[in-house]
Amino acid sequence: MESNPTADAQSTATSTLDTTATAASNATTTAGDRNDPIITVRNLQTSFFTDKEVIRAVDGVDFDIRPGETVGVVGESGSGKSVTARSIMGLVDSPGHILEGSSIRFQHVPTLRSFATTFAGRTVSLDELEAEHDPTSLFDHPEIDATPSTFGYDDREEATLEDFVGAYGDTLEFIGADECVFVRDGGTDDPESITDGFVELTRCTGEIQRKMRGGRISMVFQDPLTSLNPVYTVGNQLEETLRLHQDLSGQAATEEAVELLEAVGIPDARRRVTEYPHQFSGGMRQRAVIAMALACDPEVLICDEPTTALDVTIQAQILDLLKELQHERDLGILFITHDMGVIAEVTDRVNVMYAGEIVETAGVHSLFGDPKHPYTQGLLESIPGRQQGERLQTIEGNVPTPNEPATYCRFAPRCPKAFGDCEAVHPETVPVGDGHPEDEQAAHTTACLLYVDEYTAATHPSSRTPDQGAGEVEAMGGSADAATDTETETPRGDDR
Ligand SMILES: Nc1ncnc2c1ncn2[C@@H]1O[C@H](COP(=O)(O)OP(=O)(O)OP(=O)(O)O)[C@@H](O)[C@H]1O
Ligand code: NI
Repeated sequence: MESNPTADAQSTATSTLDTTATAASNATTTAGDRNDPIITVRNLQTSFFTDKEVIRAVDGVDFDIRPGETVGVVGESGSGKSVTARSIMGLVDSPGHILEGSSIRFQHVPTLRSFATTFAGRTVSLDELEAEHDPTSLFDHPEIDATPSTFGYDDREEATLEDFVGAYGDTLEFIGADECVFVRDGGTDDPESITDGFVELTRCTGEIQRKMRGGRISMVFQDPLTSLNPVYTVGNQLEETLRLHQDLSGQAATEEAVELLEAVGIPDARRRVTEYPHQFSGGMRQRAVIAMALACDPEVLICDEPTTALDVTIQAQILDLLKELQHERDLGILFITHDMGVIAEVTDRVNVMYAGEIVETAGVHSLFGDPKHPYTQGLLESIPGRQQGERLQTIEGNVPTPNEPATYCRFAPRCPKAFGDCEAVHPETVPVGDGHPEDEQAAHTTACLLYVDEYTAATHPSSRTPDQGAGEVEAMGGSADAATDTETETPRGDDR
């Protein structure tokens, strides 16, 4: 692929901004660094309220996305991957709703500064709120069902105002928290001083939602025809996005459209920009969709099975393209697939989803080298070529529809390792393993009673085999080093 001078210039400009923003936020929050998440999902619950039942499609999900990293979400059909993505985009179809108690924060200082100016009426100063309200007292509010563990803490003193206004803004309307832009160290009259805060995506509506969606976060769908209109040329569609989000028009927009097509590796871009989507092959169409998604210069790209409809060679090319674009633009990518092979290829950290819940989270090396949850182990065994000389395993049965609160392990009915309590106890998320050295600080956690001490000791003393499977990552093209370092992990609280 040719390099794209505009894209390079943009990405330099973006990373300079990012560095400034991060340096500034370092001044106030000592914990902040270059690796601060740009998206923080906490206790996300998205349900569909049908006549017959309530489907808890996403049921208490936590994960982060950092700039420049690819976070995978993997699981079988019906596990809640697309609903998770659509929740972040604000595109949940009726009769679906994101429930109170859920929070999706977009943490990006340049966006906060711009929104505090454009959407002053929707901007709240966290400093001012904090001066009047002690966050710990909010646990006592009758309509807030949170405990410290809801936010991942042991002690209520650790909870911050951010935690509450993110998840319970509507309930906290009486303190003015039912808004969507929360800022620190500056306000609507002094946006340049803002150094911290977040946009709460679960409460964005109207114009601000349009500015987020397709402006700061964009999405690539499996079927390119969802994103391309057959009656306009590819160039017209790109130019329209550039006009809306980058304020470009006329010749400047046309030039940028050509450069975007070049950036995604479409040959003869100057001619192709005048063609219609049906004149593009499947692979070229998906490249055009990626160009559309990049036209607004987003911080985060969500890819929902972007290569599933493509043949293997084209799929590999698109995955390479995404990696290259990510590197140039410091994009945070959320990558959704049911294909463990693709996960091994593109992701840094992986969330394994089952029936609305994340059952295991790990760096990609730990996940493949030392999978903990029996569901993850089952998914790995169903990769062709991984189990040499053995018949290809598949997990029998299907993902159940999560239509009642999880008071048990939803995987238990299909789990080869299930024991009595699995039908009676909902497993908490617990830290496991030491993490593979190449996974940097990625924590390894799982929600399975096999790893909860009291059950392990009492019923299954031999089921904990931490090094089982280490080295298998070689088969997936990774390194075979066993996990040797003794990094401590940050335990994550369960959200229930
Ligand atoms: N509009 C809707 N109305 C009712 N239920 C829905 C709706 N959309 C999704 N669901 C339910 O939500 C659950 C999760 O669906 P989702 O599309 O997120 O699965 P997925 O993991 O993306 O699966 P796939 O791999 O097939 O794309 C399923 O049980 C599905 O039936
Ligand atoms: Ni899906």
